[in-house]
Amino acid sequence: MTDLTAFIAGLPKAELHVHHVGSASPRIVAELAARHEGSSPVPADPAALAEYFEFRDFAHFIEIYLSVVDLIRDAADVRLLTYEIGRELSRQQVRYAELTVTPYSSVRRGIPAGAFCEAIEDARVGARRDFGVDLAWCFDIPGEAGLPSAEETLRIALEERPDGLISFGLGGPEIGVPRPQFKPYFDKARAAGLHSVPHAGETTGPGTIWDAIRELGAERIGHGIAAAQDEGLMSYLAEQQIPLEVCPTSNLRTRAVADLAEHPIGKLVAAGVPISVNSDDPPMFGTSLEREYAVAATLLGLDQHGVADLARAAVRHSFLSFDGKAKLTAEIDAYEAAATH
Ligand SMILES: O=c1[nH]cnc2c1ncn2[C@@H]1O[C@H](CO)[C@@H](O)[C@H]1O
Repeated sequence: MTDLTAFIAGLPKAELHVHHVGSASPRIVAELAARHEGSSPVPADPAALAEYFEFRDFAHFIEIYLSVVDLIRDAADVRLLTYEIGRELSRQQVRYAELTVTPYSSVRRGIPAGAFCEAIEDARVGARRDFGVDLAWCFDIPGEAGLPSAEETLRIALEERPDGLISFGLGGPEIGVPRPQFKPYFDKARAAGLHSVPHAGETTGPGTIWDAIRELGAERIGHGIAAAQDEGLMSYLAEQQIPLEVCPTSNLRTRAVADLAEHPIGKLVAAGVPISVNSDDPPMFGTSLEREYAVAATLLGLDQHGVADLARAAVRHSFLSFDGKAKLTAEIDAYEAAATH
């Protein structure tokens, strides 16, 4: 396993499902908490923070997530957070990441949309320059905030249209937040050339995934693990090559699955469903992309070649350009060849 861990650490990777605020490291959380001292329940001390990040269920997770969102008060916070995410991704040999960003949450808390987009763009340029990592944005609707947040997220996406923006998403709770109501917003986002990447089937059943496909035109599904409960859906995902962005430790920590041994990733792969492995909210779940690759390797019984295939799959399922995919795939191939000779 040590060899495999080292192989994973050096493997060039793409990350397709990772949330912006959910990527704030304990160091950045402490820095933000210190900047805005006395007005947040989020502890600055790393041990207390780890305890704060013990989630009773998915609803509790969202509540805690939003308390961390509250730490981000101005454009400088947004820039710092985003730039530091680039640093951490590059440390893990991530070359390309599609970061799910929720502009609505920050704009509602008083950061102007223009300043918010400028801050993430500034960080994107800086992260490429300083760390050699390419970031792209998925702007997601926070489901719990309903249709007004959909309207506002779409408006920001289309009016600001930051250079890194490539896709439109839907996050937050699924229970009580049916997907079809968001159809008009996804229609407009897609008409404007954004890819459709909603979350579905993380905390509810396969019906939500069908809705995401039929109503929202999903090209990839965030999580989508409930597909394992529906043979017809798994066949459809396999035939249509609609990938799932699987985040095993996240599912464990939000208690979407009771035990990693019960995680459906193996069943999905066996049914031919295309998947990528991702980290979701790594510090909040006490994980990293490297660790998720190791978890997937254990669950799927993968060797080095299998793990390199996971990295190639993420590239294939990404929204990188044809050339970008070819370049990163070649880098993975070369790394694998060098490691095995
Ligand atoms: O695993 C997840 N599922 C759904 N939403 C999530 C997850 N992780 C972070 N968020 C974030 O939760 C916020 C509230 O809707 C959104 O910002 C969404 O991006």
